[in-house]
This record gives sequence, structure tokens and C-alpha cells, in this order.
Amino acid sequence: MDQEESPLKCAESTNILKLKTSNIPKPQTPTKTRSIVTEEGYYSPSLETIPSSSRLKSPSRLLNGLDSKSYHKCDRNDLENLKSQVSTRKRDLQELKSIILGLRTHNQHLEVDKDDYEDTLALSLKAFKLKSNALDNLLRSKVEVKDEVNRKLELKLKELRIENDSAVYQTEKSYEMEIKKILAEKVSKIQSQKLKLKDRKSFLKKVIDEKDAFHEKHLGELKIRYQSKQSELEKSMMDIRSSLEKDMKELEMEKSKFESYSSISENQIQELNQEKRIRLENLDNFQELKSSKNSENTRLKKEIISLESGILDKQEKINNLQKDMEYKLQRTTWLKEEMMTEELSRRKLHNKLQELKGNIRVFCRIRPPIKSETEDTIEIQVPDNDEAEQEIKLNDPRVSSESLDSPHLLSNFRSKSHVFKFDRVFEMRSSNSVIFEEISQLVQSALDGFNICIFAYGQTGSGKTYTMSDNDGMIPRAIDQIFETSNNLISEGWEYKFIGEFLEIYNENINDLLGNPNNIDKAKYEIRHDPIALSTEVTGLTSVELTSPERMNEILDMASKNRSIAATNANERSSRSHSVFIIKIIGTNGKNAKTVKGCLNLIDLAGSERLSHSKATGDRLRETQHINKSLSCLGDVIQALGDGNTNRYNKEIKRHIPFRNSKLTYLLQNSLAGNSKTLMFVNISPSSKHFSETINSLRFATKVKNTKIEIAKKNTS
Ligand SMILES: Nc1ncnc2c1ncn2[C@@H]1O[C@H](COP(=O)(O)OP(=O)(O)OP(=O)(O)O)[C@@H](O)[C@H]1O
Repeated sequence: MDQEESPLKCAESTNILKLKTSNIPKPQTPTKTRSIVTEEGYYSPSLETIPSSSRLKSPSRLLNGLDSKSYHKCDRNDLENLKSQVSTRKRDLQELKSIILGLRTHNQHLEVDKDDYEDTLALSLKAFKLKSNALDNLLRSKVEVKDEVNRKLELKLKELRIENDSAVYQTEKSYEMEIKKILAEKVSKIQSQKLKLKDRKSFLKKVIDEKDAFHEKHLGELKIRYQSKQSELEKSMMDIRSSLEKDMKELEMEKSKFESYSSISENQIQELNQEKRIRLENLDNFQELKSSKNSENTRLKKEIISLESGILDKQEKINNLQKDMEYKLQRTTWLKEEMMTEELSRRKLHNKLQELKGNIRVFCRIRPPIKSETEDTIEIQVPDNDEAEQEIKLNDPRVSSESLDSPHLLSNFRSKSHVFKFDRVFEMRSSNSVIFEEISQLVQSALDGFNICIFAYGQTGSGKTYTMSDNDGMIPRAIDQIFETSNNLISEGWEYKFIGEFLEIYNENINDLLGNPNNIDKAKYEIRHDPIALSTEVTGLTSVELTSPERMNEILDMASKNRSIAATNANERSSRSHSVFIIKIIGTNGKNAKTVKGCLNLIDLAGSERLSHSKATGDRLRETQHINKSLSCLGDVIQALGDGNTNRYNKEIKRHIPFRNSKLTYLLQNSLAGNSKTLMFVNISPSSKHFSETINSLRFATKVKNTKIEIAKKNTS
């Protein structure tokens, strides 16, 4: 008997016993009612059917009650009556005996049942005791394990705190350095701007000074010219006046002479008048000259005034320029402060955006139909928007619109369309370059010290290898990007080292794709994790330093060659195994003594066909079982990671993540947990005959998408 069921069985047994006993009719007192035994059971007839005279007395007592005297007195009728009563009583007696017999038999059955139930009860109780003992033991060991785990957890927490403190310190230091650097750059920019402005100011001042000097010189010249002209005029006026006065005196003298002598001739008078007229005309001319000189003087005065006001304007302009320069300098300081605030908020926003996008993202990619599929394709609708979440709608080719109305259609097939939501959906025409744009930030994160996993999931032939390893696929593009970015960072003091490893997991065995091809499917490798450094090592696996994109390409070629040597049909082999390309990144900065360690895992998963669909047997069956197990384990691990580390009461708990259930998840343990960012491509085929596999892939991907993993942290020191 199942021990866990024992308490239930006990209760059941008790209930059955109760039921049985309740079914037993309460033994009737045969002397009170007349019961009749039928095949179905007992019943009691109504009391009215028994004569009232014989209801209370038994037949024997009736017989015993008759004395001989009264017997002799009885007439024949009485005797007959008595006889019939006797026979009735005898019949009653007979019936009662058979009732008693029936009751006894029934009682015996009940006894047997009771024994059975008691046995069952005893067994159940025993099993229950065993179970509760086992449970006690289990609880005891659980408490011990819990204590041990708590102890380890505390130790780990301490280590992590120390690491975190030092990381925070280093980050702060590096930020300080960066801010200082930016500040120094800005200050030097501002200073050079200031110098330029100063130069401009001195140039303008020089121009103004020159103009001022020119104007002053011009003004001085004009003043001198004006003064000399004025003195000349004044002198000439004085001369003319003195000569006129002299002439007048002479004339006066001559007049007086003339008057005194009265002998002056008429001609002489006329001559003298003529001369006087000439002299007067000269005086008029002189007056005219004087007024023209006066008007020129006024004009020159006005010119001087306008020049003086021009000088004032220029002075005001210089003052305005100076004010403008001061305002610009102040504005540069504000802008510098604003820029620093902007830079800080940009970094915060970038991190926030990454958090919002979630540390697990799922992109869906639809392969274009190949030649043989062109006519037999699924109707797929993809969004043409750029929203955070995109929808893909597939119309079920197995359901026609007429059959939708059929009442016989199974509920599973009732819906014609299936809708799924992913972070991005790439239509058939999307090129690898468009897709890489979406993941380039993730690749950048590996250089910044994060652990990154990029998976391609989907059934065989859905385009996983095309997406990951084609000449312009994610792997070659990621390689180009990490080399390009690392070269750009040299000027900032960063030096990067890249270590490459390439392995495949086939039937839960690891093969080194960069090692000796003869060892494939023969050599054994072990996965080892360093819990402190959070790093993973596969013992005996070939590690190659990657010095250039060309070297990377050589390595990719070597891996694909080794893979094809191992299999008669390279394509088939690649469909049946997971390939994992690992790039370990170590960056050091001589300027701020900072180190970052990231890891980029690029994984082309094996085809995800379901066992029932593949109809595989023998080796193929084994392969399929291994693939299914590892893929479902990958789904379980991702889901368990998303369950979080707190229970529903918000208490910290250590969840069990089943990393060990498959080689793939165990290998990627450190890259999937904690400080990691994961991206999964779900590749789907447009072919109608692959519809159910496509739906299956999309369901798996939805499960992954609905997982939210805690915020990733950088590996820095
Ligand atoms: N986006 C695409 N554009 C053009 N051709 C594609 C695209 N995706 C896949 N193909 C073609 O479809 C075929 C199957 O693709 P691929 O080999 O990448 O599938 P797979 O999922 O890796 O299959 P397997 O599981 O067998 O490795 C190839 O011939 C490939 O060139």
C-alpha cells in the first residue's frame, strides 16, 4: 500500500465501516413487531396487520395461561379459536426464528468485514508511522543542509560585499577621472574660446583705437586748420581794417586838406570817390569772405560734434561687446555644468533602458521560403512599427474558414490565428546587418564587463546557422565590432585581450572544435566553475588568443572543418548538436588601473524537432532525446532564474536552478545567472508543413520571453 495514501485509506475504512453498520437495520424486538424476511432484506409490516388481542403476549405464554377448569368450560368455538391462535403463534415463532437466523448470518458477515477493515487500518497506521519517521529524518537533514547553505551564503555575501565595495570604489574613481578629464577638456575649450574672444576684443579695441586716433588726428588737423584759417582771417581782417582805417585817415586828411584848401579839382574828387568805392567794394568782398569762413567754421564745428558722438557710439559698442563677452563666458560655464548633468542622466537613462528591455530578450526571425516551399507557405503577419513589443500573427493552414463553423472541430483547432509577442519580429526581408544593429549594444556590453549569451533556437532548417555563422552573420559581425571598438578605446588607455574557445555538445558530450579532430567523440572534458571569480573552464579545451578579425575567421574555419571531419554529413551533424563559440574578454586600463572581464557566448542550438514528429529510431532517437532534454532543461533554467530570489512574503530564499540537468546549461551557468544578459533568436520556417513545429518553437520562445531576470552587474575590478 502506498504510504502517502494511508491516512486517506484509514479515513475511508472508517467511513465504510460506518456506512456498513448504518445499513444494518436495528435489531427489532420480534415480540413487538412482526418482521418478514424477504430476498432483499427485512421489513416490518404495520402493527395493524397483527390482531390486537395477540400483540402483547407470546404464544407460549398464551398456552400456559389456560387452566384445565376454564378449558372444560370452553365451548367448541372457543377451542377452535384457541387452536387457531396456537397455530398463528407457532407460525409467528417460526418466522421469528428465521429472522434471528438471517440476523446472525448478517452479523457474521459484518464481523468478517470489521476484521478486514481493522487489518487495513493497522497496515495503514504502520505505513503512516514509517512515512512520518522518514519525514522527520528528511526535515532534520533539510535543516542541516539549510544551515550549511546559510553559512556558505553568508560567506559568499561577505565576499560579494567586499568585491562590490571595491567595484563601487573603482567605478567611482573611474567616473571621477572621467569627469575630471571631461572637465579639463571643457575648461581648455572654454579657455581657448576665451583667448579667441580676448584676441577679438583686443583686435576690435585696436581698430577702435586706430579709428579714434585717426579721428582725433583728423579733428586736431581740422582744429589747427580752422584756427590757422581763423587767425589768418582775423589777421587779414585786421590788416584790411588797419589799411582801411589808414586809408580812411588818409582820406580824412585829404578831405580836410581839400576842404581846407578848397582848391581841389572836381576830377580829383571823382578819383577819390572812385578809390573810395573800390575800397568799399573790397570791404564788401572781405565781409563775404568772412561770412563764408564763418559758415565753414560752423560746418567744421558740426563735423567735430558728429565725430565726437561717433566716438561715444564706438565706446558704447565696445562696452556692449565686453558685456556680451562676459555673458558668453557665463553661458559657457552654465553649458559646461548642464553638459555634465546631461552626461550623467544619459548614462542613467542608458542603464534604465537596458533594464526596461529586460535581461532576457527574444527576437523572432522568419526565414524566407526556399524554392520548394514557395507555394506551400503559412500566412504570417508581422508588425510594421518600432514598438517595444511586436506581435506576430500566424494563420493556421490546417483550419479552413468553413471548418471553423463545424461543431465537431476540436477546441485546439478552433482558432484560425495564433498570436505571439516578442521584443522584435524580423520579417523575411530583414538582412543580417539590420538584425545586428539590434544586438550590437549587447556585444558592446561584453566589452564593458558583462556576460552575454546569444542563442539561436528553432527547428532544423529554420535559419539558425544563417543567422549566427553566415559570412555576414552575428558571429563575424560581433567579432568585427569588438575589434573595432577595442581599437577606438586604445586612446582612452584601454587594452583588450580576447581568448576564443569553440566547442560542440553532441549527445551530452563535449567536443573541442579547435583541438585534434581525431579526439572528437572520444576525449572527455570536464566543466569547472570558479565560484569566486564566477568563471568557467572546460578542462583540456583548446583556448586561442584572438589577435585580429582575420585570426578569428581562421578559427571559425578550423571549427567548421573539424566538425565536418567528425561527421559523414556535416549539415546533419550541425543540426543534431549545439555549437558554442566563447569569447572571453579581459580589458585593462593603464590610466585608471581598472580591469573588466566579460564573456560573449554565441550559441547555435540543435534543431528543436519533437520526438513524435521526427519518427526517429536507433541513433537518431538517442540524439533527439538528448536534444529535447537539453533544450527543455534550458527552458527550465531560464524560467527558474526568472522566479527570483524572494518568496511570496518577500523573504530572501535560495532557489534551486537546475543547471546540472544538462551539459549546455551547466557550461553556461555563470553566463546565464546573475550578471548576464541573454538574447534568444527564435528562427521559424514559413513552410505550412512545419506549422506545428513553428508553433512549438514560438511557445518555447514565449516562455523564455516571459521570464524577467534580475539586473545585470559588470565584472570590474
Ligand atoms: N534569412 C534568410 N535569408 C535567406 N536564406 C536563408 C535565411 N535563413 C536561412 N536561409 C537558408 O535556409 C537554409 C536553412 O538555413 P540554416 O542552415 O541556417 O538552418 P538551421 O536552422 O541552421 O538548420 P540546422 O538546424 O540544420 O543547422 C539554408 O540554405 C540557408 O541559406
